[in-house]
Amino acid sequence: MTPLLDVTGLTMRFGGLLAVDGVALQVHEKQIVSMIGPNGAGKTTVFNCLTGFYKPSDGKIVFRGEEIQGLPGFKVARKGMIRTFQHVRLFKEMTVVENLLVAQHQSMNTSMLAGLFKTPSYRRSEKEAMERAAYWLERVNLHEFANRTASTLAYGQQRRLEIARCMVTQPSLLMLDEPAAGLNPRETHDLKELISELRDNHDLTVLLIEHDMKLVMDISDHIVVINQGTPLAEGTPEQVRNNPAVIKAYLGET
Ligand SMILES: Nc1ncnc2c1ncn2[C@@H]1O[C@H](COP(=O)(O)OP(=O)(O)OP(=O)(O)O)[C@@H](O)[C@H]1O
Repeated sequence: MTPLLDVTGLTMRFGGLLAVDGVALQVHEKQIVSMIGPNGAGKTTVFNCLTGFYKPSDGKIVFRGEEIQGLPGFKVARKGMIRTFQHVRLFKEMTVVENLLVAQHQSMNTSMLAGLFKTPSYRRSEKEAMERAAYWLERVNLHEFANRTASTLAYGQQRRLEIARCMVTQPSLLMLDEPAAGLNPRETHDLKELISELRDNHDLTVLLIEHDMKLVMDISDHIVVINQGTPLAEGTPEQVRNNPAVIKAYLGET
């Protein structure tokens, strides 16, 4: 089966620093794949290359059968690859529901004139955007906070809002950069349930960077380990957990 995302030879240099060196990665539809590795291994740099925030120095990124390396971020997002960031990035002064509407406006194809004259197609898009926002607020259990300013939400709720903000754009690949960072055990458990539900009930494919090894081992179908920018190992959670090189480079540290 052709993978949804197929990355080969991904390389990123910052001046003299080779941050990512020949990383390969395959993500199949409806899989949850995790990328792990010690601090500074190059995980976020891989995300930045995949999502168009960085132009990779070398390598091929094929998403849904199409080469996308070097495309700008907004074009990658429109193709259905959506990410969150290591640190929460919401429009903090907007309400919860406004955050979800803005995300959809950014990906809508309606023109400014259509908005100005409120054409029927524009009104239909607006209605659908509102319905999608309500639907995802319910799914991430934030419906009662719809009109609250985003900054007043608890940290775990802000994390869930970020995921809802991705989901309203109807992605096929959701990329989460350390989604459990700063969460308490209860919130981490809820996050795990949410990610599983997105895959099981919404046909979503997930690529995850995460340091919480319990979460990674519990949730992943496949794990890719990178160390100092280079691929170290990959396999099922069981295979990775028992790989001596991984234990030495990473798990041994925790
Ligand atoms: N924009 C940049 N300019 C220069 N160096 C960078 C840049 N971004 C990342 N790096 C360097 O690339 C290397 C990999 O960093 P990266 O953030 O990708 O690692 P990581 O595996 O995500 O780490 P962590 O788990 O700590 O988030 C590090 O040495 C980092 O300092």
